[in-house]
Amino acid sequence: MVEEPIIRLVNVSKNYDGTEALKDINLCIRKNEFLTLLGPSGCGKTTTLRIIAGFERPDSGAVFFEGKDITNLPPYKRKVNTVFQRYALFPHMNVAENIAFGLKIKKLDKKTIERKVAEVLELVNLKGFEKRSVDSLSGGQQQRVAIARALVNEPEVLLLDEPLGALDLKLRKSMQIELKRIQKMLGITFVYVTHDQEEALTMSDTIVVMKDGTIQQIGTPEMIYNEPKNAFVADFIGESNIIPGRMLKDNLVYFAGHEFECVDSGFERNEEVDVVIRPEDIKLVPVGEGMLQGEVESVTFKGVHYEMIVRSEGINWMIHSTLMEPVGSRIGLRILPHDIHIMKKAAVK
Ligand SMILES: Nc1ncnc2c1ncn2[C@@H]1O[C@H](COP(=O)(O)OP(=O)(O)OP(=O)(O)O)[C@@H](O)[C@H]1O
Repeated sequence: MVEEPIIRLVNVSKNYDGTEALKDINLCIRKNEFLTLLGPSGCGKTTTLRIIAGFERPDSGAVFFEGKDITNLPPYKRKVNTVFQRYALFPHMNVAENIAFGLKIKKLDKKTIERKVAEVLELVNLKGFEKRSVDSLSGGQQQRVAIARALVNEPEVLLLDEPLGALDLKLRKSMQIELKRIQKMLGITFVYVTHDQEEALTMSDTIVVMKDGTIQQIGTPEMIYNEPKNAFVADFIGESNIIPGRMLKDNLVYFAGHEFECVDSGFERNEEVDVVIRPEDIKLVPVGEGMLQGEVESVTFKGVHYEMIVRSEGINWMIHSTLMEPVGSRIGLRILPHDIHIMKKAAVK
């Protein structure tokens, strides 16, 4: 038997004064998974999270928690907790008081509260910080307190809305690893919102790519990266070369003035398609050995690789390589069949 998802959104739509923030969303979230809502600003990520939390009601559709319809249940009755980008800690309380706040409202006894606060502080690596004022903490430490404050309520689902957005890159990276560790250790379901594709790829079991209030693709990081469903996903999840093309027949596609073997099939003959090729999949070879040839227009050092723009057949190709060819040199480009990804043209809306 397939396990009942912990959260299920069924045909959820939401309008704000004529803006369709969500259009008929269907989504299942499994128990204990780390699921990330990923997409550009305004695509509906936060709205989805707020509907799960109960801060917003959908205009149509329903929200289920372990099979029960909770669409009309107020937030405080839901077994979910939210961590926001702005930590919203109480500035006049110390760390322990901030974390204990929810437990005091629930009227737990003092000893139990102390024990639980100490446990979650240890979990977020802030053991001994009980008496510190929150103003004296760094951004990263404050965010840990906010996470501890949510975790102490032992929610079944933790909702996180760009929780690392305000942190610098280095701290962000270490907090990503830490959050993942906490999630695995506690076995809580995390629903995480970000517009940062690298963050989504690093942390998630499942990524939901959104655009304009719709879900474009749901899958594991590997699936989303290696088999993007359309040109939008391919481009959003990693910079890609997206070129208009035409399927001549199964396993043969025409683009950039040439025919290329590919591994895709099932398209109409002469169907117009988008051809997606990742920058790291274009190999630089001597002129004459490649299927295409062109001239290097720019070179940027990126740390682990060079990013080059090569002009060929009227197209600017982005190429990532550990080899560098200087600006102005003529080179060949080789693209292997399995590195050519054919996408159906996105329906024009
Ligand atoms: N309270 C509101 N009133 C009016 N419009 C809103 C409201 N909340 C969201 N919207 C609109 O709904 C759409 C989706 O917004 P949402 O905040 O869910 O996007 P998002 O993907 O989380 O974006 P971001 O990454 O910028 O936070 C946007 O067009 C936004 O302007």
